[in-house]
Amino acid sequence: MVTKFHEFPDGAALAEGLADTVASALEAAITERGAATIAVSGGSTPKQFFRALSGKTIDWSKVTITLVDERFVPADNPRSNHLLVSENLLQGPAAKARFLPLYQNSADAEEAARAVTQKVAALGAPFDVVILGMGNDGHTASFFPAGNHLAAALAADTPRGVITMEAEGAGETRLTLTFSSLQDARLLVLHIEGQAKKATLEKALAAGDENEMPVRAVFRRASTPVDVYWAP
Ligand SMILES: O=C1O[C@H](COP(=O)(O)O)[C@@H](O)[C@H](O)[C@H]1O
Repeated sequence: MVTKFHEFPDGAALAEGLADTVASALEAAITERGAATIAVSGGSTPKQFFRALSGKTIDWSKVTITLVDERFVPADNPRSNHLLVSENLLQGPAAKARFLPLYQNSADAEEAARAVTQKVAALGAPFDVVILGMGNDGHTASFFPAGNHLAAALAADTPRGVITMEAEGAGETRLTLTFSSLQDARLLVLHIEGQAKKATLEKALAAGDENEMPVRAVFRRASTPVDVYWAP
């Protein structure tokens, strides 16, 4: 279910508006529980938002940032979401935050998923903030249509944690938080930009199979309603 569709005139206004909302949510978590957690997405969309958020003056030393999903590549790979976050979010005031990477220097992705699942569990649950993206194929996180572990990733009874995903169009093997890890975030945002993504959103909100557009699982079954942030 979409709680609210937040529309902005352009990407810069969206980045500032979303950064204000997220900074307030993190600040509230610090006040209420002494610490805050946020899981962010990669891809081409979040760069401006990361830069806006990095400048917000909250107590970043009490914030842990992790990723919704990651490619099984080390942090110096240009396709790494960790690299994107390092260059754009872990800057300025936000450089004081703790970052938990999903990629682990393990023998293979399965071993990395097991290792990082334990580290994510240590953060506690639910996340204070989750920022999802969406591809034009209807994937969110690394829940890709026809992904080899899609059923497990989306199942409500799959435990919180990180699993691997391989799919045509995904490139490298992915590490992704499961649906159960994301769906109850205190603030659950879908951040999308452009007319094509708006059309994809409309299709995803219509009737149809969850496996064809896995983002539908979030709209239909997340216990926290989704706030959609969009700019043309
Ligand atoms: O593969 C991915 O794509 C989505 C959307 O990326 P974008 O480039 O269209 O913004 C992203 O949310 C996800 O984290 C990423 O791994």
